[in-house]
Amino acid sequence: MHYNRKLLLQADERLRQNGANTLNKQQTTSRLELINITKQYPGCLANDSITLSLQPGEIHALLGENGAGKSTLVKTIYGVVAPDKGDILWDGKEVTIKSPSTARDLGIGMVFQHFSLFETLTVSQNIELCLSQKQLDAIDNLATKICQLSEEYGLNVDPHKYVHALSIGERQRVEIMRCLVQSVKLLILDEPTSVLTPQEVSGLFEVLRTLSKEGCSILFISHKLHEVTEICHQATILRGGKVVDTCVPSEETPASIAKMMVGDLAEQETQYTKKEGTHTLFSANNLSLSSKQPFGTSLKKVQFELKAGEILGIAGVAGNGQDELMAIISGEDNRADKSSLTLEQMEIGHLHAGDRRKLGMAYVPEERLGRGAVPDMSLTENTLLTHSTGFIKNGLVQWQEAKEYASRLIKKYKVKCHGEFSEAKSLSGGNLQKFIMGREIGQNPKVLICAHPTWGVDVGAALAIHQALLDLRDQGAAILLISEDIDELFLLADRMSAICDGHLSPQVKTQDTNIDQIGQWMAGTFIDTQRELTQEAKS
Ligand SMILES: Nc1ncnc2c1ncn2[C@@H]1O[C@H](COP(=O)(O)OP(=O)(O)OP(=O)(O)O)[C@@H](O)[C@H]1O
Repeated sequence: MHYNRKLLLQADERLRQNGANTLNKQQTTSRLELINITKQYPGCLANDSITLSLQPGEIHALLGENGAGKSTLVKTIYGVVAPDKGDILWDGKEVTIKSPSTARDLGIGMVFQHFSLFETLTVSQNIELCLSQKQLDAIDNLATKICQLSEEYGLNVDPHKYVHALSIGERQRVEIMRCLVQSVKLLILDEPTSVLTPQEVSGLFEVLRTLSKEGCSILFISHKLHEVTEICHQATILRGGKVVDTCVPSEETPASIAKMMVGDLAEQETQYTKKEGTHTLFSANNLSLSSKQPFGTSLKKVQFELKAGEILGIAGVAGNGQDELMAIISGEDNRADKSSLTLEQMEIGHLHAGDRRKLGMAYVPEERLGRGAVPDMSLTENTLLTHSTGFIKNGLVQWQEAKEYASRLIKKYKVKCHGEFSEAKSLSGGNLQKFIMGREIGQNPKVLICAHPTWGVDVGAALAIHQALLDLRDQGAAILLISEDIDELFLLADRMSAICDGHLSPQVKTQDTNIDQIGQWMAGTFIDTQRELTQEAKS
């Protein structure tokens, strides 16, 4: 198992008993004060005179739709972005935060939306890299310290594992650990829960509450508003780079906060009709394959069918074989037996990703920068990369068509950017996700495989992506959603299953199951039953 389930459930219970998110405000000096912070990018005023203060021990949410300026603001606090104007006061004194190392010296830690870990180093080596000599001297043995903190906070981080072998969820826990090791006074979290399971989120909240009680301030960016109402003492809402509202989240509802952020869109109905698929379009047949990664998860006899006109959801704790399954289905890894995957009864296990795309498959990988899009390429060029047939004629690239396609996506999904020629890396995380989802859905694939379809996407845009997925399903496509967001899976999927240690559970109609059962399957309770059935069949 990749997390200590029992510990996290206990933490969850303690959390419930702890009750309301109230802050004991006895301090007078703010931990952090931002006064009129302004940041202009070419053609975009990302932060427009933002004023905000944060007390010791306060958990403060920074909210706003995609592109509102949240990441820019927190990067300013962490010394990654230099503001054009404005003052920063730290414990009442004016400071200039020139770099992340200045920020860390002050006691500011940050967990980014896009992680900043070196893949070829171990967890412990990565953490060591961001510690000053003074901090290192104070620690006897870093690996032991990581294990202690891991146990204490229920994070389950193994100091000896290589980062390239970790799933996104595990990498995020390493980032949090990196801050914990540094004993921070302000912890900034840019969408910390988007890839965690409910149990892991409870564990994380327990960590945050403990840190808050110890006087650590927390600045928390999230699009999951029920979490904000649950844990945050204060919230600041940004729109178009400006502060448009502030509130005490416990006195609000997710709907009322969403309204402050995006207007009436957020009040749309979020119950979707479940459908039953017709004929099998895609299947995985007894698919077993060892992982290419030294610490990866091998797939064990994975069996499922994906029908035309249905969405199949696969839930699971990060690191249980999701990456391996995605790679094998997409063709990024084509070591599988020819017959272990079929598309419209054609054997495709041996085909490369490009060939599978030509047959009508599309993918949205978990990692948007690097896998889903090339950071230094424009949106138009990124469109060209996965559009395998449309934009090449007589051996020539049809740039005008590619540009128009990119432009249509920008409009349809309200992608905030400076146009079709913006580099992928200049987009905010949620905007890039909207673009990638749109690019793949827009190809009208027969089979769409996607991981975390709305990771980092704001409420309004998530509704648009949901609708686009449902429309694609209703046109007869087969969709596989692999996600750690159980709520979203229950909302969208017509059938559900779970993956644990490379085993895939049975698939059931969503109406015939519930979060408890899927939670148990995520913990692997179905594996023994499957083994017994196989034994019975053999004897
Ligand atoms: N390096 C850059 N160059 C040009 N524009 C940029 C750059 N970085 C950010 N922007 C623009 O600044 C605006 C604010 O982006 P920011 O990443 O702060 O938004 P955000 O609120 O964090 O969004 P999300 O919720 O999607 O992460 C966006 O319109 C974005 O395209």
